[in-house]
Amino acid sequence: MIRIQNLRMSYRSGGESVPAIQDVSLDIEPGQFYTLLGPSGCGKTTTLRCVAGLEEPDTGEIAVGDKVVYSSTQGTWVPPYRRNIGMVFQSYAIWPHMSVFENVAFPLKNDRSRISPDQVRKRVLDALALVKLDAYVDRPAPHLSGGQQQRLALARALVGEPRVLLLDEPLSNLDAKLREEMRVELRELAKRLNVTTLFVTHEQLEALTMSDVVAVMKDGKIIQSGTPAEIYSQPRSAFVAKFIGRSNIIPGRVMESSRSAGEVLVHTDFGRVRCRDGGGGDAVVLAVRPEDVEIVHTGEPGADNIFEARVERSLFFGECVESFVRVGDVSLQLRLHPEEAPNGGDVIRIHLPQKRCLALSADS
Ligand SMILES: Nc1ncnc2c1ncn2[C@@H]1O[C@H](COP(=O)(O)OP(=O)(O)OP(=O)(O)O)[C@@H](O)[C@H]1O
Repeated sequence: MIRIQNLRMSYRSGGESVPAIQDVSLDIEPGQFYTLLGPSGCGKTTTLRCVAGLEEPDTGEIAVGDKVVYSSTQGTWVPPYRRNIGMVFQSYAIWPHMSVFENVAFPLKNDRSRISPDQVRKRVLDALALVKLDAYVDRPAPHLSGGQQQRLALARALVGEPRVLLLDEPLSNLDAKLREEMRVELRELAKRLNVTTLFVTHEQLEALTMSDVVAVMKDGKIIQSGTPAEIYSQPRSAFVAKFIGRSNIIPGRVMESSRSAGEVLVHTDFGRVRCRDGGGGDAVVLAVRPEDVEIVHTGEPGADNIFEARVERSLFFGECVESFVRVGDVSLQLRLHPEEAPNGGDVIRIHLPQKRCLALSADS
């Protein structure tokens, strides 16, 4: 439904060329909720704006549905209003001098296809009902709460029945509780309407909970894409392992490898660890999530991925405890059930389960 091929774009700034996206390609299936996730400045918004037609790329191709809307080789450029796209920005960008009804009706009244006033009214009321704002039709738009204004922006984006919805950090101005509610609402709405959605965020939790597919961007490139579960459990680089959730990242060197079995034995500063082979060379980093490190009461330290550790401190979070331990000179973080939590100063044994330890390329 959205296909981007080899897209590149640089901005001109103070006489210099600033590369914003470098060779981005992606395919979004009809009805899919697809998220671009990455740190500030990695090129998410630029990619989205290129799809909307608000920026003109340097090279590449973009198709929405079966229509090519931009192609550098064919010289194709379809203006934004002909792309049949709805867009919601971080700053809702509602019009403060208009009522709720007028805000949503605006795109239809400016539509060149000339819809009758009765049809405009019906479509506006339908769009407001979708986002549960039909009780506020005549209210001045600024007299809505933050969450309601965000839903109003969504109704305005949906009223033209777009093929594609583009969402640029639409939840980031909401408070934490409302953001959590809107995450669920937004995904459910997109799924109910079966609208193809391209969502941009730097919040890993939003990406994991809302998306069918997550594409992680870094320095203007997509470095990994997959389902939320794939991205979380099979990161292909230390960057993804750290950016999505948290990971202990420990430098090491491969001593033995049985790559056909997908296993490697990694030498680290605190001993040898059997790991899953994550596709690194000889110099690797071992990535293990805090919730995957176990406390054990049997087993010999040094064998079978078991090590002796000294607890430095434990922090209570209610539903869990985070403990910071030292194994030799290496610090590790553990996430434990409160009943399991050790005290600062305790000497414990930890187990790094082989299937949860990934040996990744050190240069990523
Ligand atoms: N108008 C502009 N002029 C010059 N450089 C720009 C302009 N807009 C963006 N950039 C640069 O392009 C790169 C990509 O920016 P972009 O806004 O796409 O990133 P982003 O991932 O959406 O970041 P954020 O999460 O902070 O919004 C950055 O280096 C940014 O500084």
